[in-house]
Amino acid sequence: MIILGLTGSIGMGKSTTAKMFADFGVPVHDADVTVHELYRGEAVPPIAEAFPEAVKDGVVDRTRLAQSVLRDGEAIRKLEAIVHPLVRKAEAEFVRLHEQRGAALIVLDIPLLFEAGGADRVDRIVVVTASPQVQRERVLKRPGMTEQKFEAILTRQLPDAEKRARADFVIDTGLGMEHAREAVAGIIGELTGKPPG
Ligand SMILES: CC(C)(COP(=O)(O)OP(=O)(O)OC[C@H]1O[C@@H](n2cnc3c(N)ncnc32)[C@H](O)[C@@H]1O)[C@@H](O)C(=O)NCCC(=O)NCCS
Ligand SMILES: Nc1ncnc2c1ncn2[C@@H]1O[C@H](COP(=O)(O)OP(=O)(O)OP(=O)(O)O)[C@@H](O)[C@H]1O
Repeated sequence: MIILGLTGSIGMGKSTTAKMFADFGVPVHDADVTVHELYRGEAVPPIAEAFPEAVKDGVVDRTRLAQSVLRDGEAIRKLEAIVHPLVRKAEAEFVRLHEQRGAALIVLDIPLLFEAGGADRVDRIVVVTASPQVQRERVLKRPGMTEQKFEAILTRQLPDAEKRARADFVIDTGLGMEHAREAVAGIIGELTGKPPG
C-alpha cells in the first residue's frame, strides 16, 4: 500500500483536492476533520486545562482558541503538543484499517505535513499550490478571516516554494477544477499502475 501525503499552505486547495481523490475511490484521511472531532471529544479535557477560556458548553470554540494562540508562539506549541499526538493516533488507525482491507493507495491530508514531521509517515507527497494573489483572495473571502489572522497563520507555515521543492507531485489549483482533476487522475494512475474510472 502506498501512503500519499497531501499538503499545502492555507487556502491552496487541500480539501478540494482531497475530495477529488475520494471521488476516484481513494480512501482519504483528513487531519482537519479529525481536529474538529477531537474538539468535541477527546481533546476537550486537556484543552480546558491549558486554555480554559476556549472551552464553552463542553466543546472547544475555535474562534476563541484562535484568539488565544495565533499570535503567541508558546501557546500554539502547547496546543500542538496536545492535538498532534491525538491526530497521529487517529491517522495510524486509519492506515492500519486500510492496510488490512488491502488498499493499493490511501491519502493522508495533513496541513502541517512538513512543519510537524509528517513527511516521515508517508511514501510520496503531493503539494497543492496557487499564486500568492489567488491564495490571498480565497482566504480573505472566508467568514471570520482577517488580514492579521491570515498573516499570523502564514508565518507559522513553511513557505509555499519550500513545500513545492520537497514535493513528488505539485498541483496548481489556480488552473481550475478540471486541470486539478486530471492531475489527480494522473497521480493515481502513476502510483497504482491503473488509471481511475
Ligand atoms: C488555531 C485554530 C483554533 C484555528 O481554527 P480555525 O477554525 O479558525 O481555522 P482552521 O483550523 O480552518 O485553520 C486555518 C488554516 O490554519 C492552518 N493551521 C491550523 N493550525 C495551524 C498551526 N498549528 N500552525 C500553522 N498553521 C495552522 C490550517 O492548516 C489552515 O490552513 C485551529 O487551526 C487549531 O486548533 N489548530 C491547532 C491544531 C493544528 O495544528 N491543526 C492543523 C493540522 S492537524
Ligand atoms: N482546482 C481548483 N480550481 C478552482 N478553485 C479551487 C481549486 N481548488 C480549490 N479551489 C478553491 O479554493 C478555495 C480554497 O480551497 P480549500 O478549502 O480546498 O483549501 P484548503 O487548502 O483546504 O484550505 P485550508 O488550508 O484553509 O484548510 C475554495 O474556495 C475552493 O473552491
